[in-house]
Amino acid sequence: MSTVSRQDAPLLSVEDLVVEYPSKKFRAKPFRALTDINITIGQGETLGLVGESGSGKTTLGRAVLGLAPVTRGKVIFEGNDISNASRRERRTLSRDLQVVFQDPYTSLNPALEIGDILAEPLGVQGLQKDAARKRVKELLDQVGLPSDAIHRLPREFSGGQRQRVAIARALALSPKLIVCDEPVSALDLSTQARVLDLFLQIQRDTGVSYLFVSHDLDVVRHISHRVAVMFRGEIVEQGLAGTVTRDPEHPYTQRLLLASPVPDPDRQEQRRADRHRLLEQQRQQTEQAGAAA
Ligand SMILES: Nc1ncnc2c1ncn2[C@@H]1O[C@H](COP(=O)(O)OP(=O)(O)OP(=O)(O)O)[C@@H](O)[C@H]1O
Repeated sequence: MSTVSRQDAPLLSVEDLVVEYPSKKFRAKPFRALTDINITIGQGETLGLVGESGSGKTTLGRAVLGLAPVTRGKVIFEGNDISNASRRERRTLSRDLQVVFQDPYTSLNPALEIGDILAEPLGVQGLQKDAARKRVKELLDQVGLPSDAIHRLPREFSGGQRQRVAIARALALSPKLIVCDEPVSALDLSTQARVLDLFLQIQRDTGVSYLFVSHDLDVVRHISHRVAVMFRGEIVEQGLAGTVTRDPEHPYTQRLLLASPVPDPDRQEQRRADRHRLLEQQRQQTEQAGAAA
């Protein structure tokens, strides 16, 4: 892990990143999943990453986490190039760099009680039992789950509640950056709005940064400060969330804006309107709660 000396460096900076996966066929050329990626994320900032399936969003998140092979380029975190970090260095980095996956049904160990799931990262980092128990209670409170969740199993919870557990686990060691890989895609519309609101609340409270991967422009617009649009392994457009998602410059982003998984345009419009309404309601409720507190 080499140190890069730069003043006012962002929390994360990905520079000219290329990721190639080895081909499974003998002597075939490797598959290039990412080409010359450049992104930055500041402290307390959310960069939304949008693009269709297969455009490389997950690979970029995985490269930041050290889970995808870096063929060329750099992943710089707090001034250190971590693209070739050793296993030991990765363990230390895992305090600051965490992940929330898409599927709340497979990302939690079904055999462990919620208290043990949350205590696991604390134990790995050497926290004593009593301190860990106290922290687990804090985490449950932070994500809006009751303290008696400690002794319950994941199957006793809904998808949204499980995603709250996954978020609590990611928060356990007070990370500086969380890679969120489609964390609301598996949830129904109203649960999506509540979980997105939780991400925003946590960011306001802790100053954590997010790399937020989603194929849904509405979601990304709501959660992100800036947005990067991926197409076939490249970033084709990057800018402020409102600008990129409402008035995109690149033809691919314009197509993405028009595209929808719902074939009927009336239903699509209705769905957008529903989601905006729900997100707006959620935002107002949080603001009122904040003002009352
Ligand atoms: N481990 C791997 N080995 C080989 N190819 C891979 C591997 N992981 C991903 N790919 C390929 O890299 C490309 C980018 O995949 P990636 O999962 O990053 O895209 P994505 O935008 O996240 O898509 P999705 O939204 O469907 O998850 C795809 O063509 C995929 O098949």
